Amino acid sequence: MEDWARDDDQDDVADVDEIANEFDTPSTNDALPQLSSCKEVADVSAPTIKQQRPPLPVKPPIWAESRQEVCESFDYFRSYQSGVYSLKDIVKGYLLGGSPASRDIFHCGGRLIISHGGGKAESILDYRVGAARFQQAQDQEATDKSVRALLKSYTDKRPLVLLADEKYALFPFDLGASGCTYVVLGLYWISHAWAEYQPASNGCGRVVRWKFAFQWCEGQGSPWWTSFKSDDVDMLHDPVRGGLLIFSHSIFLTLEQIVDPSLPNAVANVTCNKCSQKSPIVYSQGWMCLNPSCTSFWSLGGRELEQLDYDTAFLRPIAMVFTNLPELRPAKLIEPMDSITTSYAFSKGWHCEKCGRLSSRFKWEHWECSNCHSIHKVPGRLRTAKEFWHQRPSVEYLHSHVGKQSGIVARRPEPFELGDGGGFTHYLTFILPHERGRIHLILGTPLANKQADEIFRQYQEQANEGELLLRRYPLRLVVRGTFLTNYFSQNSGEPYQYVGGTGNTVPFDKAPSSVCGALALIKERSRLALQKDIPFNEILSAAYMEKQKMSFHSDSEHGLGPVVASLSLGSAAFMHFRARATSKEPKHSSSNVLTLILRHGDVLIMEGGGVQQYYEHTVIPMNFRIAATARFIGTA
Ligand SMILES: O=C(O)CCC(=O)C(=O)O
Repeated sequence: MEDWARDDDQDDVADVDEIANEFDTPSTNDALPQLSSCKEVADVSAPTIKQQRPPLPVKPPIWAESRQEVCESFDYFRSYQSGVYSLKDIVKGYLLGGSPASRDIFHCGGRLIISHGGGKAESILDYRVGAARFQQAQDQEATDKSVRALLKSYTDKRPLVLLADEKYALFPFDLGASGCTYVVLGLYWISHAWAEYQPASNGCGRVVRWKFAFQWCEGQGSPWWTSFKSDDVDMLHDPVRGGLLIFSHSIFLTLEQIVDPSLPNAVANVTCNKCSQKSPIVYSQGWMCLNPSCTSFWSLGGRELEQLDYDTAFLRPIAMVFTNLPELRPAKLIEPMDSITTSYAFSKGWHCEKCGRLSSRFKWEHWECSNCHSIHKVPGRLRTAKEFWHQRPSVEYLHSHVGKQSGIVARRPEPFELGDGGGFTHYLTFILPHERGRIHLILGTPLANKQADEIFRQYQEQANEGELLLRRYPLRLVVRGTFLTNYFSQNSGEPYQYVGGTGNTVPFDKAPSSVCGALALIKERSRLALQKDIPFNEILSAAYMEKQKMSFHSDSEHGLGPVVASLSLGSAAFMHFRARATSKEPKHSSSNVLTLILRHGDVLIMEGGGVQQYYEHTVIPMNFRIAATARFIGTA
C-alpha cells in the first residue's frame, strides 16, 4: 500500500456514484476449492535488493499515467488519497503501491498477492491541512474504515479489483519504463486476513498491521502479464547478469500447473487457549495467535520471532471459479435519448479500445486518448437557459447570504437601467469591512437576457465545433503526476497564468464571437454600475459540465487591476467567499463570509484589490454552466 494512504480520508472525489454493476459473489464457496500447490515455486516475493526489471512484454488492457485518469475513468477506483477504495463498506479497488511491508509477496505469477492494507501504520508528513504535519504510525484496528471494508470483503468472498502503480516493487515488470504509472491487474478475492506486528518509526517501535492474501479470481482468463507469445520470452532475459530473471519461471505457470488436487486444501485454523479465537497457520515456524487484543498475540511459545516464513500450505493458490465477473474495461458512452452531452457521465474519462489507456476528458468537443490520440465524439444538442429556470437552490435566500461575523454590509437592492432597450433590473452591493472593496451583483432579467441567451448559444456551438478550444489545463500544484482543473477553459487577450498561461491564450482579434460578445456585455454593465470604463484586456471563458466546479482561489495574478467582472450563463451557481489564510492564521477559515447565487445573465463585479487580497472564492454550478470573467492584467 502507499505510505501516504490514510484511512480517514479515503476519498476526495466530490460526487461518488453508486457503481451500477455490483459484483456477484462466487457461485460456490466451500464446494469449490480445487486447492492448488506451487510446489516448485517456493517464494517468489520480489528480491530485497533493487533489481532491474524488464519493461512490460504487452500493453496492459487498462492503464493510465495519472491518478486522476484512473479516478475519473475507472469506477472501481476513485480514491485520490487512500490505497483502498470502498463504497458502503464494500471494497471496489485496492492499489498496490510503494513501501511494501515485511512479507508482502507476489506469488505464483501474481495469482496470490499478500499485501498490507488500510493506512495509518506508517509515519508520514501529512500535507492535506496546509502546513505539513507529522503523523506518527499507529496500530491499525479492525474497525478502521478501510480495514473494516477489507475484512467485510474477506468474509463475503466478494471480488475486488487490484491495481498496481510504478512504485510497487513486487510486480515483475518495470511499469515506469513502459510508460504506465498505473495498471489494472484484474479481479481478486481475499482468502485470508490476519494481523501482525510490524516495525514502525513510532515510540513503541512497532504497530499492529493487517495483512490480506488476494487470490486471482478464476473465470477471467489468465493474468494479462503472463499471456504473451513465446517470441516475447527474450524480453525476460536479465540485461545485467544474463540468464532469466528469477521471477520469470513463475510467470509461465498455467492454472493446470499450479493446481494440484492431490494436496490437502484447507489452511488449518487453531483455537487460542487464551482468547478462544481461531487463527490460521500462517508461518512455517509454527502457529501463533493473530488476534491483536489477545495477550498471546504474535508470540510463539512466549517468544517473538524476528524471522518468519510463510507455511507452504498457506501459500497454495486457491482456484476459486467465479461466474458473472464484471467486464472491467469501461464502456464507451453513446448518444443519450435526450441528446444532453453535458451531464456528469460526459465529464468522466474514457478507456481507449486501441491502446488500453485511460484518459480524462480534457477536450470539450470530444474524448481523446492521451496516448494514441484516438477520438470518441458523441453528438449532442445545444441547451437553452430556460432549461435551468426550474432550478430552486435549497436555501432560504434568493440571491445572497452574508455571514454573521463577516463585517460585510449588504446595501438595499437598487434599480438599475440597462439601456439599449434592456429595461430595468436591480443590483446588489456588498461593502467589505476595512475598505477592502465592494462586490456588486447586477441581476439578469428576461428582457435583458436576450443578449446573454445568444452569447450562451454561440458559446456552445463554437465549443462543439472546436472554434472555441475549451480545455482542462494542469493545475499548478505539487502533486504526483498532472492534475487537471475540474472545468474547461479558454483565455483571450492577455495570457492568464493561473489557467494555462500563453498556451491557453488567443489574442482578442482571433477570439470567437461568443467571447467578444461576452466581453462587450461585461464592459457595458460594469461601466453602468461603476460609472467608468474599465480597460479589460483579458477574458477567461470557463465551461462546467454537471458536477464540475472551480475550487477556492483568489485572482492574484501579477499586475491584476482592481476590477474583475464576470457574466454567468446557463445553470445557476453558488459563489462562496471566505477569508484567505494569512501569515498569522496559516489555515484558511472554513466558514463562508458571503454566498451569492449567480443566475443566467447575472453580472458579478469584484471591485478593489482587497477583494482578492483578503478573500478567496469558489464557484459551484448546479448543472451545465458557462462563465466569462474579464480582468485587466498590467503588462509592464
Ligand atoms: O463564475 C465563474 O464560473 C468563475 C469565475 C472565477 O472565479 C474566475 O474566473 O476566477
